[in-house]
Amino acid sequence: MGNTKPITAAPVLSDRVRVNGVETAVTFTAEEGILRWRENCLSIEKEVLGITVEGSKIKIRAIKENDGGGIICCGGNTVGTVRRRSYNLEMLTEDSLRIWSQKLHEFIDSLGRPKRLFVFVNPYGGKRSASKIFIDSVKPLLDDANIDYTVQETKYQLHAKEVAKSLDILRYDGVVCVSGDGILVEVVNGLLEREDWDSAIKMPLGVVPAGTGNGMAKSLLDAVGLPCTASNATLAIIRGGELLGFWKKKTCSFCMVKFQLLFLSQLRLRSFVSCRAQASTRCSYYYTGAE
Ligand SMILES: Nc1ncnc2c1ncn2[C@@H]1O[C@H](COP(=O)(O)OP(=O)(O)OP(=O)(O)O)[C@@H](O)[C@H]1O
Repeated sequence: MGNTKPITAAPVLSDRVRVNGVETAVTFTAEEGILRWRENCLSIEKEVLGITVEGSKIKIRAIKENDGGGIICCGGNTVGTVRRRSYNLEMLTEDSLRIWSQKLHEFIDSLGRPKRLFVFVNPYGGKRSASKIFIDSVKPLLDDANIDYTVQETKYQLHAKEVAKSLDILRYDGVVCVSGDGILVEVVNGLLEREDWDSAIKMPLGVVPAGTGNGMAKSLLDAVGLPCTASNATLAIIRGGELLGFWKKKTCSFCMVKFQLLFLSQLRLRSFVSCRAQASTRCSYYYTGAE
């Protein structure tokens, strides 16, 4: 065959739409999950947090790099701090509104992102700024992503462990700790002390750095080349990726290795090891099982 043209994904949807008040042609390619209009393009997977329909408008809440420049194009990594951004797509007909919102929602749903989270906030961790970090950096992103969450401030030492021991895990897609490593460890200990520990421990866990050392958050974000910030950790959690997937796919082994190193290196884990004689066996079991 002679001239072979590069294959480009056919646009699934193409329409005239008012984007932030300006009428223009917009396309959405379902295979890539990319919205394009004029010189802009938005990756639903990487940049879009959530979509809501308000009247005749589809409101898209997204993030962009905080560099003062243009829109992140086609899934560029968000390095450093991020800025929230919203786009109003005003559809010109009711049919367009219905079809576009259905296709965009279908794409977001296919990403398997968490919908309901249980969030621990330790107001006494680190510089005692976890509550502010939650309000300023975590909550706005979770809200943009249309995630339901239950927040529990820890009231005393081992409170997180106690809650994790009796948490109705079927109600949540993950547990997030806005804290240092201490609360995360309490949560793991609590899950391991349950009767149903073997299923409970599969609960995806996430950590947003708000403690002193933040070893776990640093290790996980470092591994993907991102600075250890509350925003980056929250975005990873929303995307259901590295931080929320200790037991998921290939990232499991990495995370569990890190986790096991933390177990060995942190004095506070003595209680974990002593109260569960088989704790390390169980961790190894999950580590092997996840491969
Ligand atoms: N309301 C509270 N009052 C006193 N202590 C608390 C309270 N809530 C939680 N704690 C305790 O605070 C301890 C430290 O928490 P956390 O890990 O969040 O912060 P950190 O120790 O500063 O950070 P890192 O573990 O990363 O060094 C935990 O062991 C927890 O039991």
